Amino acid sequence: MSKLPGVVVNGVSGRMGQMLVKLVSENKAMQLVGALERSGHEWIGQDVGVAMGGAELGVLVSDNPLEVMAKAQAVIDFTVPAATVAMAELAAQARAVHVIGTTGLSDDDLAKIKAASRHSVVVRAGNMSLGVNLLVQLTKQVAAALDADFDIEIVEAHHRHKVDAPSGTALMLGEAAADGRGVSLATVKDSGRDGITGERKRGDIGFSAIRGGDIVGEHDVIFAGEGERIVLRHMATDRAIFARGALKAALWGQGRKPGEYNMLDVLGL
Ligand SMILES: NC(=O)C1=CN([C@@H]2O[C@H](COP(=O)(O)OP(=O)(O)OC[C@H]3O[C@@H](n4cnc5c(N)ncnc54)[C@H](OP(=O)(O)O)[C@@H]3O)[C@@H](O)[C@H]2O)C=CC1
Ligand SMILES: O=C(O)C1=N[C@H](C(=O)O)C[C@H](O)C1
Repeated sequence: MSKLPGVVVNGVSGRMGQMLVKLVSENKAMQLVGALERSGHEWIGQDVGVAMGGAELGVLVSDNPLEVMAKAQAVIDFTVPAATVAMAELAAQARAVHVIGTTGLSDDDLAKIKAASRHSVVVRAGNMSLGVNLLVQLTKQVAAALDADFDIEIVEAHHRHKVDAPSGTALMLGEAAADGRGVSLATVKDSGRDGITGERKRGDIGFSAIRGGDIVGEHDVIFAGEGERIVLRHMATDRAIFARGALKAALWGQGRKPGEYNMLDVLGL
């Protein structure tokens, strides 16, 4: 009988971390072999299932990634940029698939992750849900079909604890829209309007962010023309959609050639 892939979850006490521990431990195609948190966290040394308020899962929360990664075929990482960059190196050393959901990564962070992906499979996406990845493709298609008479605006809403803006998903959608138009997002991105901004520049792609309450994640891509408006919308109501995508990516990456992949690759979209 072949051994199931061993999966480590990084940042287990987080909103996504807890959802991931639950789904990995319930999944018959993989086994939970490690639970990581930052040094000094009150969960360190406790059984992760008990720390989450449920039954024992037989895995202790650790702050020693080097030791834990020795048992891993995959690590699922929805944490913070510094932790994800540090994990990229360790996953590369362990030749483990690194599934990255963390957003707010800088260009420098992305360069380090790219370097690590010379030795390991990295699957990274600002949103791992099937619905959003489908929306990415639709956005590209609509943007390619319309010219700049249609202004593209991306509006996103998230819970009050979110620390980065625009969201990773909004940026994915912006990239897709820019791609559809045959331009680079960096040259047309307009985020953070405030004060006397002047008129909207033709061809720009605008971003707006709402933060409040417990909103899981909502994204609208608006194509606003003269006399008509097209709105593509995704609404997440359950974080399980992101976690399910991450588990799929962890399995999909097994035995694949080292390199950087995204959820369009995993989902075959
Ligand atoms: N790609 C996608 O589909 C999705 C991406 N996300 C992204 O995932 C990330 C996490 O989101 P969310 O779960 O809501 O955030 P949380 O703040 O709830 O969780 C982050 C966790 O990471 C922990 N952490 C911090 N430093 C380290 C470290 N050095 N080692 C291990 N763990 C560490 C935090 O611990 P502590 O709080 O104690 O510091 C916390 O438990 C965000 O960037 C978010 O945008 C979220 C949902 C979907
Ligand atoms: O922080 C979150 O919660 C989410 N982050 C991701 C993002 O930045 O787009 C994905 C999802 O929208 C939830």
